[in-house]
Amino acid sequence: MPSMAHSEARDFTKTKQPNGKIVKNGPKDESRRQKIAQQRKSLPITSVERQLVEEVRKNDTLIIVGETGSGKTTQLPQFLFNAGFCRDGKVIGITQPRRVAAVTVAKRVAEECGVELGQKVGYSIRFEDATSSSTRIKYMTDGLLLREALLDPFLSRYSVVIIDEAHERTVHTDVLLGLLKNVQKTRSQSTSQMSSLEKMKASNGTVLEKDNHAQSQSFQKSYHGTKFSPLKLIIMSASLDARGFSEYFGGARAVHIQGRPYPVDILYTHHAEPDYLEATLITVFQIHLEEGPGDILVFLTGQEEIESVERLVQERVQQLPEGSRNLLVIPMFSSLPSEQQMRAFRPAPSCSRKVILATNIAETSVTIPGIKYVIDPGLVKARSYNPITGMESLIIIPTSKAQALQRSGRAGREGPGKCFRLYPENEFSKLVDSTVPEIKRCNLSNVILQLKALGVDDIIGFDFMEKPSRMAIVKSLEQLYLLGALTDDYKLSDPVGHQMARLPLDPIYSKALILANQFNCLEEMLITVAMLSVESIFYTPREKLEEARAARKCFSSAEGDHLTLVTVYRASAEWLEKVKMANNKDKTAERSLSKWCKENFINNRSLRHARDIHSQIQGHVEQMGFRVASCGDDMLQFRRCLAAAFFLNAALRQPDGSYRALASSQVVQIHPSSVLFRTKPECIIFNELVRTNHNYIRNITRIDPLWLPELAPQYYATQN
Ligand SMILES: Nc1ncnc2c1ncn2[C@@H]1O[C@H](COP(=O)(O)OP(=O)(O)OP(=O)(O)O)[C@@H](O)[C@H]1O
Repeated sequence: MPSMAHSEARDFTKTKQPNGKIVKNGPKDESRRQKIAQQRKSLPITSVERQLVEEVRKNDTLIIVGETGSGKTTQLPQFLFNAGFCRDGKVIGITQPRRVAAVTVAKRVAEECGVELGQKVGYSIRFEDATSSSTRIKYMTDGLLLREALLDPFLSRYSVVIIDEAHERTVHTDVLLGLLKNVQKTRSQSTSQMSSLEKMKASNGTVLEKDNHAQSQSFQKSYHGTKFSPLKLIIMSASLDARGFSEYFGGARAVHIQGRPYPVDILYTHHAEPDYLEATLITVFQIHLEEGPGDILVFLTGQEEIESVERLVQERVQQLPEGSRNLLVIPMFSSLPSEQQMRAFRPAPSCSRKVILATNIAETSVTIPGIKYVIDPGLVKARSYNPITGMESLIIIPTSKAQALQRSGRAGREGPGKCFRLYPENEFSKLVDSTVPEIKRCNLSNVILQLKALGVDDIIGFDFMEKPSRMAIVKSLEQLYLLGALTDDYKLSDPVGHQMARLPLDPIYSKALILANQFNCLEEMLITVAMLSVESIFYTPREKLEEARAARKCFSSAEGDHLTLVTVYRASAEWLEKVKMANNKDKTAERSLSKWCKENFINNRSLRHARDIHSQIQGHVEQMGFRVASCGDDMLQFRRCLAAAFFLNAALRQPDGSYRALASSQVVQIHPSSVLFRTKPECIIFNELVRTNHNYIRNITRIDPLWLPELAPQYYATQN
């Protein structure tokens, strides 16, 4: 064993083991099908199947709380299917806050049912649909169900909607809860009114009274002639404030499922860790060298952190004796392409241990086969919004108790597990119970745009489970109005508001694309929006700082970061084209592009993700009838378009070299990673505010201050 792990090994204290029955695995030589059947039989939820189905029959809204791994997500939809809830071609829809959960759970359930994915069981996430007309159990992201509601406001295909992991309170979940409450009411009314109309029709023969006839016709029209059955709504999680949800749904019934499949030991450090990344590394190696077989799942806060820990683990593995180097590192974060995220779900090669470095995308719902150990440093990157300044930023904060519970629940699903919390036990009790709902800490312009598109005009009166502050709503309405998405009476404008609602982007980026179409620089803006949608295009290893800086200079534009990003994208595309011309093989070209990225200190994963996003948005704008034209060498035109789009994020240099953001009067500084860090032009627009010890702005372009009143008179003619 190397001295490093010995001298720096951490001591952990152990808490009481959670109660729960221990279930033994079936015989090893059983086939996978039999093993799965055995596993399902032993899940805590299986013993209460009949009662659960009865509860759903009796209650239109039901809240289900059950331990992580007890079988809620995978089993309940199958129980309901078997009980006949999909008769007449109806669908059971289950929402997940994250794509990776929707995909992997659907795969598992299809396997359990012995059907091909996309037939009886399928999933649908943005830009990826694995369903067919025979799909009856459909997993999807909460955002996707919201988009479906735009086309089918009564969600008429669904007999049951299950909101899973409701404790996460994503902004989409909160909007869905409000909408579903309305849909439920309308569908119940339609059923009772239609049936009374039918009764009347039966007693009067075919002749209806005039008024009733008109009423019937209006129903037929607004409900597309469909007679609805009531919509069953189920809210589910392992860590839920059942009372809050029950109150919101008028005293809805809540049921608790007891027991978890396997115990998980929770271990804490004796003292607070001054450097959680170093503590993480030490714990990874401590487990690898001292604990029995089983894979490790580590929770980190973001892509950059994951990639730096990935490099450090790989370096330190090389310092281990040869027989102990069997540690495979796998990153997992949302901007990785799906097929790379799926690497985490494949078994490690025999005699190896895998260590998965994940953000909170692996925190809920997923079962990652092989995971026995969880390392939880207790931190998460969260959105924060200041309604006074109108600025949104990302900050790293301690997790809530609910999140800590979910993280530990990723172990103990296939056998007993251990969770190493990298903080002392008394810190746990200081954590908040659950995370503040996202809707209370984000810019609401996207939500409002979606609600307006769904026909909800009175946003302040909308029945949110927890209302965002009035100030946040007003600020976002004002922002949408200034972007031209709303009319003077706050209705969705035509065509701009409707076009913006169709694009799956932040409203400010959607507007940038619409403007770029008019400024003849849609090609450049598409690249910019795609590149701004991913984290860290440039990659700067600590040991090669100077080389990385020199490489970046080759792409740098004196006008700013947006043009720099366009140059990088185009250079990579040209390189790819050249290799394809010479070789004509896609695989070789891809490999060659990774080499090009490495030589130029570009993050290959981020660039690939940006290329995907680019082609997806291009599809959308072309469908909207836009022509993807380039402004050629006329970059002035492009910068003017940036100013017209991002006028709300303009800032003026102050005598001391800091900047004053014009919309919020906040003092901000240019981030050292910006190409304008040293030149500090007089007037700029920016895209991102990062709060650390300073208010840093990133992704910046130099503009002429006179453009602001010219290009955004609705704001600057009266304001500044
Ligand atoms: N892909 C998989 N591979 C192996 N076992 C799996 C897989 N998916 C689920 N399981 C098994 O099924 C059990 C139930 O999983 P399920 O996701 O339904 O639980 P849950 O109650 O919804 O948990 P959570 O609250 O964490 O989402 C797991 O504990 C695990 O034993």
